[in-house]
Amino acid sequence: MTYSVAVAGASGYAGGELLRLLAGHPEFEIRTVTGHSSAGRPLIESQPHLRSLAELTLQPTEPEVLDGHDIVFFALPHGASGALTAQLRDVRLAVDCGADHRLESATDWAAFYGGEHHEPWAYGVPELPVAGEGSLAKQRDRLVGAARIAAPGCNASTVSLSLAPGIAAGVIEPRDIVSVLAVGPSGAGKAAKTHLLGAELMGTANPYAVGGTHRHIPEIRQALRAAGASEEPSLSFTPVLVPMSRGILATSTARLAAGASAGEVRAAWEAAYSDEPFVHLLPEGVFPRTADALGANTCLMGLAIDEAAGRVVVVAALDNLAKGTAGAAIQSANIALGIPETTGLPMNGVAP
Ligand SMILES: NC(=O)C1=CN([C@@H]2O[C@H](COP(=O)(O)OP(=O)(O)OC[C@H]3O[C@@H](n4cnc5c(N)ncnc54)[C@H](OP(=O)(O)O)[C@@H]3O)[C@@H](O)[C@H]2O)C=CC1
Ligand SMILES: CC(=O)N[C@@H](CCC(=O)OP(=O)(O)O)C(=O)O
Repeated sequence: MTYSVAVAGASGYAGGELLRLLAGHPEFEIRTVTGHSSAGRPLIESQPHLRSLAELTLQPTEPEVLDGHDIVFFALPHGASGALTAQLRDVRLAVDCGADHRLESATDWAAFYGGEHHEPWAYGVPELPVAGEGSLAKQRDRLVGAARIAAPGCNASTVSLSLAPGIAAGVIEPRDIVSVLAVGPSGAGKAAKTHLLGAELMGTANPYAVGGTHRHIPEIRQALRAAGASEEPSLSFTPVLVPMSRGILATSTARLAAGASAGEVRAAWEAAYSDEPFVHLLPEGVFPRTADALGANTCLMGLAIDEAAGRVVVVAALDNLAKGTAGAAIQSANIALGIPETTGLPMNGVAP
């Protein structure tokens, strides 16, 4: 079967990555692309790397342009998709790469984003363990048949995937988690480029959102709660911009739960991910580099136990635009529609 697809925000980074992946998907046909300031212009002007889509022209991002497609992917700034998605009448599946439909808590939304809180949609990280639905239930189960999906924040999915297996198995404590991330500037979108010109980015590392202010903190807490945290999760989260265009390397440490053995810890992550096509626990002593996941819908992680500190250390790498956004969106859409989950999604990175 062929599904007709529209991509809203096709001139941006996330939109471009959606199109790159969708162009190779055998069951999806890209019919419509939309932009905002670039509406009316050829797509190829904003996405010169997408040669196979050179004939497409960006339409305005309006409900009447998007309605009538089987699937609409949204890659718009926060706050822009919520009002728009509410006006869709005839769309089988909508997938939002922005934050508008991620958070269940209106209080968290008000504290970290502000503006109108929209209804939460099925969260698009299929591999996350979820509590209360049988042993090793996954978020995937909630995506089957879904009509509305919220793709994750890229930093949030990296950290949530890093820690959820240990929370679900009760081998790490949900309090006093510390995560420090090296992140590439494409995560901030094309619109942020004026702040990220070479002089400010090349040859230097820039911390931002320091001190518990980053918008992905409530999203991670929500995922860890869903994984069955025995108490309210608490997390110190610090991202650092580094000069690589794409990629996230997240180092997360959590206290070892009382009585948990090294074998039980590793077994928790192995049990969670051994059958997953896109999330891999690397062999003992091996830790990922961002390049290993570049361009792939893949999250790689390495795990160690720091006995002296009494902490489990997880180092995870993914490509913010692929597994962090567009790949997760397409993977979740495959699940929702009953298409084999790996269809159209690259598994291998392009390192070095
Ligand atoms: N970049 C990343 O790694 C990730 C991004 N996301 C999310 O994906 C979404 C898109 O991000 P990204 O691609 O990086 O951002 P970009 O700035 O690269 O692209 C934004 C897109 O939205 C369009 N746009 C801008 N303003 C409006 C508006 N007021 N109404 C409708 N459309 C508008 C732009 O059109 P035009 O260019 O024509 O003006 C462009 O197509 C965001 O919600 C972001 O948080 C999620 C996870 C990771
Ligand atoms: C470098 C950079 O700024 N990265 C962004 C990642 C944005 C993202 O994952 O998407 P959402 O904005 O949709 O949550 C950040 O840290 O906020």
